Amino acid sequence: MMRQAGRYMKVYQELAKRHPSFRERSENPELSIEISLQPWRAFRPDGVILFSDILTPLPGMGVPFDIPDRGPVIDPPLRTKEQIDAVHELDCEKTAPFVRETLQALKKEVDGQAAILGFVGAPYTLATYCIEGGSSKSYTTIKKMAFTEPQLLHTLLTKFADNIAAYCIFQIDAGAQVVQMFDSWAGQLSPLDYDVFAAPYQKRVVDKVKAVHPDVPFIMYISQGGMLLERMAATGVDIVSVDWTVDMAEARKRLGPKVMVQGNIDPAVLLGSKDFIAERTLDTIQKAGRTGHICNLGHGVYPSTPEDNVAHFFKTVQDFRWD
Ligand SMILES: Cc1c2[nH]c(c1CCC(=O)O)Cc1[nH]c(c(CCC(=O)O)c1C)Cc1[nH]c(c(CCC(=O)O)c1C)Cc1[nH]c(c(C)c1CCC(=O)O)C2
Repeated sequence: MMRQAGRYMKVYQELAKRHPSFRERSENPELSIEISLQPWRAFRPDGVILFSDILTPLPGMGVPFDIPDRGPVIDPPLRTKEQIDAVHELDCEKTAPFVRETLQALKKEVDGQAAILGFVGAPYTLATYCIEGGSSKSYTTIKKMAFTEPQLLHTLLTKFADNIAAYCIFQIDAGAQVVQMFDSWAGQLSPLDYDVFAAPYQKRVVDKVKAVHPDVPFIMYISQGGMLLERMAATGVDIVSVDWTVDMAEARKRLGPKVMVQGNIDPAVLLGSKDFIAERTLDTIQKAGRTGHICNLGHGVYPSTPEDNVAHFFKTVQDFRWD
C-alpha cells in the first residue's frame, strides 16, 4: 500500500514522539529502516515502501526544506531566474546516501518475500512546493509563473526531470524493484496546461529510467487522476495508480489490457465495519479482473484508522482466490 509506513500505526506514533523531526526519521537509516519495516512485520504485504518523502532529494539540488509541523516549508520559495539558475545537478550518493543504505537494508531484511518499492515526486508536483513555498490550495503562484514567464518554469522542470530520473535510477541500483512517481498536484492543471507543464516532464523521467532499467515496473499516481487515466498511460508507465474518483471496471475498460492498475479503494472505507471493508475490497478485486492488478487503497491510510481494520483489509486480499 502507499504510505503503508503510515501515521496510523501506534508503534510509528511512539517512535515519532521520540524523534519529532521528520527529516531525522527519514534521513537516519536506522530510523527509516525501522519505520519501513513496521507495516511489513504487522501485515506481511506484497510490497514494502521506503520511508521517505518526495521532497527528500531537494536539498541535494540546492533547495533546502523543513517540515516544522504538518506540511513542508520551502523558505525562501523559488521565484526568480537567479534562484532557478542556481538549482543544480543532484549527486545522489553524496547527498542522499541514507536512501541507498535504507533500500539495501530493506532488500536484505525482506529477502525476496515482498517487493521493495522506491518512489519519487514528479517535476511539476515538486515545482509546486518550491514555487508556492509549501502546500497550496489554488496554485496561483506557480500558475502565474506558467502563464507569464513559462520559460522560467520550463527551465526548473527540465532540471527536476533530469535529477529525478537520476534519483530513480539510484533507488533501483540500491535495491528498489518497483518505482512509483507521484505527480500529486498535476490534476489541478487544465488538460491543456497538463500537456505542457506536467506530461512532457513525467515522460522525460520515464524515458530516462526505462533506457537504463527497462524491466523495472514504473507506477504513476495523480491525486484525483480519474479524468487523466489515458494521459497517465501515455507516458509509458507500466502501472497506473487509480483513485476512487473512477470505478475500477471503467478504469480497466478505458486503459485496455496492456496497462496494469493499482488501487482504488477509498481509504475512508477502512473506517467502516469489517463486513463493509471486505465487501468493498472484493468489489474492487472483481472489477479489476484476474491479472495486472495491485490491490490497494486509492491513497494513504487516514491517521484515525483502527489498525485492526487495516489488518482486515490485508486479510481479505490475502485470503481471496479466483475459482
Ligand atoms: C505532509 C507532507 C509531507 N510531505 C508532503 C506532504 C503533503 C502536504 C500537502 O498535502 O501538500 C508532500 C508529499 N509527500 C508524498 C506525496 C505524494 C503522495 C500524495 O499525494 O499524498 C506528497 C504530495 C509522499 C510520501 N510522503 C511520505 C511517504 C511515505 C511514508 C508514509 O508511509 O507515510 C510518502 C509516499 C511520508 C511523509 N511525508 C511528510 C510526513 C510528515 C510523512 C510521514 C508521515 C507522518 O509522519 O505523518 C511530509
